[in-house]
Amino acid sequence: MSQQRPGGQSGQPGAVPALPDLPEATVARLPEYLRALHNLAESGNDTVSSEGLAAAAGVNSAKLRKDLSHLGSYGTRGVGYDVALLIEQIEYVLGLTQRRAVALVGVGNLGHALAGYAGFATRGFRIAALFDADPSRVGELINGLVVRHIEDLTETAAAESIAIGVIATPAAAAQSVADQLVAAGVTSILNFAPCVLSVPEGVDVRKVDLAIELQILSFHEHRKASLTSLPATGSGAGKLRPEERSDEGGARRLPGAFSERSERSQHGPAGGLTALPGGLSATGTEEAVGT
Ligand SMILES: NC(=O)c1ccc[n+]([C@@H]2O[C@H](COP(=O)([O-])OP(=O)(O)OC[C@H]3O[C@@H](n4cnc5c(N)ncnc54)[C@H](O)[C@@H]3O)[C@@H](O)[C@H]2O)c1
Repeated sequence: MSQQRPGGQSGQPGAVPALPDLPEATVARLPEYLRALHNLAESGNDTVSSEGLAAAAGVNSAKLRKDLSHLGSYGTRGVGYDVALLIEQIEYVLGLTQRRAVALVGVGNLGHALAGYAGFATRGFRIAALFDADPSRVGELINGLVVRHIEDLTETAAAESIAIGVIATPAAAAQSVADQLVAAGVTSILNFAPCVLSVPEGVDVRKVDLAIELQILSFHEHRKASLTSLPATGSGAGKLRPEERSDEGGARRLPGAFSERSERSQHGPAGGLTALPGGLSATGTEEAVGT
């Protein structure tokens, strides 16, 4: 059981000690823990159990303990985690001990909303520059920042030490904007445009697409509806009779030409294909997403 203060073992003054190469899923959960920890700190909690923090972050506690063990943080038996120290550790690993400058390109509907959002500042980011290609937008003042022409990107990126570029242009312009950001030395891009960007090695791109999130929820709605519309069997609708179960990976026979497997299906040739309308077939969610 231990919780060490970060960054204490650097050999040379100012050196950044090597960070652990964390699983991507762990990295994605760290900001959730951080948000929950800040809320706990604000409500006066000095310590928190793994169960308490897991509930506040909306994950299961075994996963949380595993994630935090990657940071060398195990809490103290019977006490839990020191909230302030864990905030410090997570902020250190996420590189949030310095405020990073962000450039936003495309100041239309979405860009205006992003430029006016106060939450970035409280979570370690400074919107340092706004760019647009439309001369009628250039010169507009938003939240204390003047919108600049995209042609000024290189010069401003250097002057403001821009670390992250946010793209909120139409998809047709996004690749060219990404190229300009990369040419200006930006190596992290958050892309809101609905398209895939091609970038050189060493440049990280994250994509945000609310429509994709809605489509995933739509799938779950569709699936729930398909389960509840199954014919009732014996004591409860939706339960499988033994003869409906398959030994080959849990395939289940549905009315007509459809068959279905559980979401966490095993992959492989031993059955489990779901027949879809139009002669398509698919296996479980995980496999379909990856292909
Ligand atoms: N990810 C999401 O969940 C989400 C949600 C809404 C919108 N979007 C996407 O965000 C983008 C912006 O949407 P919007 O509604 O704000 O559009 P918008 O048309 O209102 O704004 C786009 C802005 O980009 C500017 N622009 C165009 N080409 C440019 C270039 N080469 N360099 C700099 N600026 C340029 C335009 O002048 C305009 O001001 C679109 O791609 C849209 O599909 C994504």
